[in-house]
Amino acid sequence: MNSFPIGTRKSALAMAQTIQVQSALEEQNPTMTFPLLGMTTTGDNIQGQPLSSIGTTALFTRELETALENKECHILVHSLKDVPTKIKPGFVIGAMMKREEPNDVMVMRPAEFKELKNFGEGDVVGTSSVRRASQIRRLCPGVQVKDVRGNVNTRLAKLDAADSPYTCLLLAAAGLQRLNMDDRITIKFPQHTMLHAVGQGSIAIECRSDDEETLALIKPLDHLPTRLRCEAERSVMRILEGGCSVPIGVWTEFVVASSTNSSSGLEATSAVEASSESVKALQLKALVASLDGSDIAEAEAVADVNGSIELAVELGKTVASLLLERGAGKILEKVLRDRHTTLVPTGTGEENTVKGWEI
Ligand SMILES: NCc1[nH]cc(CCC(=O)O)c1CC(=O)O
Repeated sequence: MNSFPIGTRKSALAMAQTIQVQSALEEQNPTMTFPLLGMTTTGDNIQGQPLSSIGTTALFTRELETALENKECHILVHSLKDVPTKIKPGFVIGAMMKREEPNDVMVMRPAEFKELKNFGEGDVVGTSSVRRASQIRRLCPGVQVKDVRGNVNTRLAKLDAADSPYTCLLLAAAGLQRLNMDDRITIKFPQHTMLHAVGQGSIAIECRSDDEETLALIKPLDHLPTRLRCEAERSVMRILEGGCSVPIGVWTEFVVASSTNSSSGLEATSAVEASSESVKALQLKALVASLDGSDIAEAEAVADVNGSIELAVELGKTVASLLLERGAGKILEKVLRDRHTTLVPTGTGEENTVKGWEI
């Protein structure tokens, strides 16, 4: 296996992520070559259409998995947040790469800076994510939320256009960073003010579950602290979604028990910097939001996961149960019902009036 093809989508973001994986593999395996196999997916072909009519999660992965199954390539590179929590039988996430900043950010036109606290009536926030929409409505009461579609580059062009209807966009920091567009980040939402998507900021490497050779090859790219955080996050989602993607925001970090007088008795430490002794417990916060942002269920828990993926998954289940106790089930029922009733056949010209949603 000297030539080892890597499957990916062709968008600028997907390519940037794939090249990152390719470079890491080349460095570790100097005698091998890693050609890229770029593919177009259903998700890429329906950018103008309401996501509400299709459901979201497998949109960007289905065609790629067919190529993996047929051994046209041996791994697929995805944004972890776009990978369904239930992976097709026969496939596995062989590595979750060290997570970059998982935060969401606000992007404004460079000449029109405005502080977050001044956002409200008259401002139009561009996002198609229910998770982001509901949280920004809570943070900045009075703002109007408007759908915006397409790749990161397309969205920025829509914001910058002379006749732009948007005051700002909400995007993932990691996507902009990978595209070398950090300079477009106007405001980074501080921890806890905007809970991010499950898995946001990590790159996933998917392979065939029986492909031992590939599993061994990509194992060094798996980052345990990232894996633990993201497995816990994906576990909350898996319990709540029942097969459909749901608007859920999360925040995870490693915490150490502290003898000092911090109010919670817990002190945050960076997962990346934490030494093995101090990585004692994983904290997970999550929320489930209604489509209009008026209804929100929130929960959090801490567990001593001790490097165990099973315990991280258990933590996710605990938080999911708490969310359900606090009304998440009702909110989700309504989200799914609304999604069903907003299903409009494409080509009716009504696409833009439909509240589609993404992650
Ligand atoms: N929905 C598309 C998508 N998938 C992954 C990212 C960002 C990169 C990441 O989260 O790892 C984005 C863009 C965005 O949400 O701003």
